[in-house]
Amino acid sequence: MSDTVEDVDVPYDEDEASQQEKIRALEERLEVLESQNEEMRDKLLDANAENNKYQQKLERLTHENKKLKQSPLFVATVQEIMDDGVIIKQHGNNQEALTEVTDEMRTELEPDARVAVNNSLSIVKSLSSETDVRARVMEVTESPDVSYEDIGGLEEQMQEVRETVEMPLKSPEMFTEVGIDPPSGVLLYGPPGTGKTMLAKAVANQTDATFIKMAGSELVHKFIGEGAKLVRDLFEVAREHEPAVLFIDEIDAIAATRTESKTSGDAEVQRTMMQLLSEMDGFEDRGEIRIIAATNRFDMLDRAILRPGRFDRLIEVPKPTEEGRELIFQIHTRNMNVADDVDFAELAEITPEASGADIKAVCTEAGMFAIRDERTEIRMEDFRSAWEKVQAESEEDPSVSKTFA
Ligand SMILES: Nc1ncnc2c1ncn2[C@@H]1O[C@H](COP(=O)(O)OP(=O)(O)OP(=O)(O)O)[C@@H](O)[C@H]1O
Repeated sequence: MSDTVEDVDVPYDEDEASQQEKIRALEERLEVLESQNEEMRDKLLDANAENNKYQQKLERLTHENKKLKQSPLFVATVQEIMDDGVIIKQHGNNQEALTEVTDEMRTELEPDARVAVNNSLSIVKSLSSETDVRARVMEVTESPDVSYEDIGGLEEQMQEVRETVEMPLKSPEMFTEVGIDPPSGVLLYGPPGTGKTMLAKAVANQTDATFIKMAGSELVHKFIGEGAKLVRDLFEVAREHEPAVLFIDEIDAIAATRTESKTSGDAEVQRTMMQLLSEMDGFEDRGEIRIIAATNRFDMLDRAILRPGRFDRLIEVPKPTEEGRELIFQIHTRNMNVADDVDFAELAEITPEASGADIKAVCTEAGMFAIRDERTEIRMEDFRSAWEKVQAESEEDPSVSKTFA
């Protein structure tokens, strides 16, 4: 059908009638469209209102979530999911509790799931699988790239570590023939940044052992209630990776002298330490696993961990002597483009308080001074300025001070 007015065969009045009809039809159509438009506008308004509501809810939840995450969290296991809440069992004290849970969280949970709860036992988040937790707190290196040649000025300590850790791994038969047990655990103590971790890594490298590192502070401060379990996991991982060197850094965090206070934090630390001691005591046939611990706070240690059969070999790792510092300067500049005027003996003389870590920082800073000056060769003046800078920085921020605490 054609709607055009040029249709000359159609009589005039008929033409007018059809025009009228068309207008009516269009008017009707317009009316329908208008009411549809109205309807859509209403729907849009409703949707906007709904959107606003969700936005507000989201903001509220985000805020709550942030608040919940700020306070320390405890670990618990889901026992049962019920209509009116979730029954959880707290790790550590084994107490059960019925707690409420949001609908969103409920869908994520199932019996046996591990969750983090806050002080009022509300579930804050579900924790990923154990392997993730392990991965976060344990550093497992098949073959660490530190060798004895990278360590300066610790000949005596190196010798002791070799006897107590390397020998039992490399020639266990020697100890059997002589008729003595190798030391159970070795404790390295001394100021920060003096090479304790390096020693442990180097011995693992030398014996082709896996290096497994865990920091004591991570054990007790990350997830309250998990410490003892993580210690069990740590020994399990070591057994899986034999031969292994198990390095527990900052052991003072789990083995500090007992205090009188009975806060849940203290109880947690105690449980973690007891687990460590029982792992060590029950570790008669230690196989090819050697345990090295390190601390900057020897004075704070609970003497229980130093008894025979536990950490019964103590090795002090002090700040380097002048001779040691010279060696450490040489080690850290091995791959640097050093000018002829650089005198390592003099550098060792002017850096009396420096630890190995400080010396490494000085070398890197000296390189930066040369770059800033658009030179590729590092001069004595760069090292001097770098030492001043490193010293000033540790005065500004005592937390980076390498002085023995
Ligand atoms: N004796 C040393 N010889 C060579 N480099 C050293 C020495 N001591 C420390 N360093 C440098 O400092 C860095 C930090 O040392 P390391 O981590 O072994 O110290 P640490 O005693 O374990 O410290 P912390 O107690 O803070 O854990 C090393 O990576 C290395 O570059």
